[in-house]
Amino acid sequence: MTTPSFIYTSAPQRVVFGAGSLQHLAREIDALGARRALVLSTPEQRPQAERVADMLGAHAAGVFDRAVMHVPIETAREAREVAARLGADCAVAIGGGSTTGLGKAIALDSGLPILAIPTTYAGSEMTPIYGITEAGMKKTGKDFRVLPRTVIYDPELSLGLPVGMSVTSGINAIAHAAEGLYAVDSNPIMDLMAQEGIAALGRALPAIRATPKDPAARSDALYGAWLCGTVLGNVGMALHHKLCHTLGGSFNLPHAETHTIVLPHALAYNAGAAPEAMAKIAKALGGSGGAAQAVYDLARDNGAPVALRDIGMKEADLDLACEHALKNQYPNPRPLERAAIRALLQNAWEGVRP
Ligand SMILES: NC(=O)C1=CN([C@@H]2O[C@H](COP(=O)(O)OP(=O)(O)OC[C@H]3O[C@@H](n4cnc5c(N)ncnc54)[C@H](OP(=O)(O)O)[C@@H]3O)[C@@H](O)[C@H]2O)C=CC1
Ligand SMILES: O=C(O)/C=C\C(=O)CC(=O)O
Repeated sequence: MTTPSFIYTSAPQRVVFGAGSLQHLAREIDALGARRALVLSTPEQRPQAERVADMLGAHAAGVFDRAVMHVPIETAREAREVAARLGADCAVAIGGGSTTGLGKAIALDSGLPILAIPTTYAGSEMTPIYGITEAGMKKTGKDFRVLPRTVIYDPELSLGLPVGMSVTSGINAIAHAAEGLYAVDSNPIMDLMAQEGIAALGRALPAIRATPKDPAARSDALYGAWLCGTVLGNVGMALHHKLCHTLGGSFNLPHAETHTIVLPHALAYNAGAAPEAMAKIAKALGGSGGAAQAVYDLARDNGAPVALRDIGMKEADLDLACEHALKNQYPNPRPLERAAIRALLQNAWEGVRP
């Protein structure tokens, strides 16, 4: 096989990985040249945020604990005001994609450097993509000001992530890598990361389900999330991400669960048009069958939802979801075909194995 032509851009970002690596927080804040960090979290994860603030001592400007999913503009404005009032010169986001997203909204406006400490596998910490919701509409964009400058991956912090959330969040990460493998702007480095990321999560999720506090499995999962998030940050996504964005944004479905349910069907849709990518996904998951089936089985066998009807989607809304998905053209291995996409949504709603 000859190496194809490609463009690879490496982002200026520092990753500190390993059990117990939170202990390096003060060193990492110092390395950013920052003196006063505003710590961000959801209300429920405030105790974790307070622990972080305690570790920073005089270098903590305060805790803002109002992160919620999809970053409402009102919350972003409030957080920006608090950061300015407290004289913060960096933000530390501890939590999942919702908290990282809030940090990004602050950085977009102020240029404040973000240090992210992810506790789910969503992967936002590795991307320059931001999302902000205003008047019920989520807008996403790309700006390198929002890319966290430092990421501390400490698997000990994810030991308490509930098993159900761990499985769906892990498959959310796999979705980034899977679509990366057939991206129009893919490159060999991202291909390697994608395959390794899928394999790590494919091993880790059943192990976490068996033993939720297994440190090796938690470490494997976070390693996979890092790799898959990097792929999301570097190459363009396709039909699967577009469908999930539509379903999450317009029908208020939960993010990770939606990814988990839709991915097997999006892969089945693209299977004939991207056979090499499918073979890599299936191989990374250790299966001898197809990629779509391997992802579906990973979800089902580990207790994740497999039907949109089970997470609040109404059958009557499938036509509208299909219209949204077809609104703008975007690169996808197989052309966007109305009847086939409508059938994909029906299958995902019913939860049939592709
Ligand atoms: N811009 C980008 O590149 C990306 C953005 N995203 C965005 O991120 C959001 C989804 O991120 P995701 O991580 O799935 O969702 P959340 O950040 O909302 O977290 C999901 C769940 O995990 C729980 N949780 C997180 N950390 C812990 C922990 N340490 N212990 C126990 N529970 C925990 C949260 O609980 P609690 O609410 O109690 O804190 C929450 O219920 C979406 O808005 C999505 O659009 C996702 C991927 C990439
Ligand atoms: O919607 C955003 O905040 C930006 C990207 C994603 O959520 C990626 C994804 O669908 O996982």
